[in-house]
Amino acid sequence: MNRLDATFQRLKGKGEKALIAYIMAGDPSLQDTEQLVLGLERSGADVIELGVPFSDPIADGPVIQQAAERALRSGTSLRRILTMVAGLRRQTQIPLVLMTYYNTIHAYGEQGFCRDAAQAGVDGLIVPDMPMEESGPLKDRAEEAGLDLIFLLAPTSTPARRAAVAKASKGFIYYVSLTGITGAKLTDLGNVEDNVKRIRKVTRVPISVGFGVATPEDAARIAAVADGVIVGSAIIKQIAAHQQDPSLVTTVGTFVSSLKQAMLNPAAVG
Ligand SMILES: O=P(O)(O)OC[C@@H](O)[C@@H](O)c1c[nH]c2ccccc12
Repeated sequence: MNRLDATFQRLKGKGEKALIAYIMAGDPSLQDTEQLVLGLERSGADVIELGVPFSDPIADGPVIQQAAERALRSGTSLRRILTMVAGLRRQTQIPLVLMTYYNTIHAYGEQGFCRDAAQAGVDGLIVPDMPMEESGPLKDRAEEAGLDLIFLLAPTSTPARRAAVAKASKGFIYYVSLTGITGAKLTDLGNVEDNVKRIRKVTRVPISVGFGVATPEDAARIAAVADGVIVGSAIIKQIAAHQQDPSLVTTVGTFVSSLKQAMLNPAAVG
């Protein structure tokens, strides 16, 4: 069984939800990313989503855009990220999902990219700017290589789209909690709950929710309705604030364990 399926299954057996931490690879450097991934795992993250920095992102808010700028300035490239992942795989079995815009994959070559990513130890891919309708060739290459292609659904997705994504998505489904950019504020929790229920009716694939989850309280609330909770901007803000500190990893870890603790024990955060 692959690492993503195994993780969601193991957590389900314990009645727990997955905490999925999004960080930008190479922010502030790839050596830091390697240590951050290990630190995030020690602090309770169950899955790591690694952003591949890109100069023209579509859904990224300012916090993530600045992280991408720092990563590009430190000389981060897709090849170097894959080398770092291969190094991580000698130290951890935590599921790793690459979040990358399609251009980057295209420039590398779909087939070579899927092969190299899988060989390095990547488990899944999220390609936010690739419409499902156009994903056929990449999906085939990903499947051949053993990579899960994870698709997104949004509050505006139609029932037909929900059904199609539910069928196509592997590993988990990424439900975007709001229409807007990353780092926006989570407001309509009732709507998130309704939509997660609708998706659940048409699939057995785990459903993870991201966009706007910033506090332990948010994480606990989302954990009550979804299988996975994705947190990006709030973690990256901590990285930005402490990028020069020798205590970077422990500081970020403290924040991430507060998220996980709230998910495990929602009563404690009210
Ligand atoms: O930053 P937030 O609001 O915590 O949301 C997660 C999000 O950043 C991450 O999953 C992500 C980064 N870039 C994206 C582009 C599209 C969809 C999702 C993403």
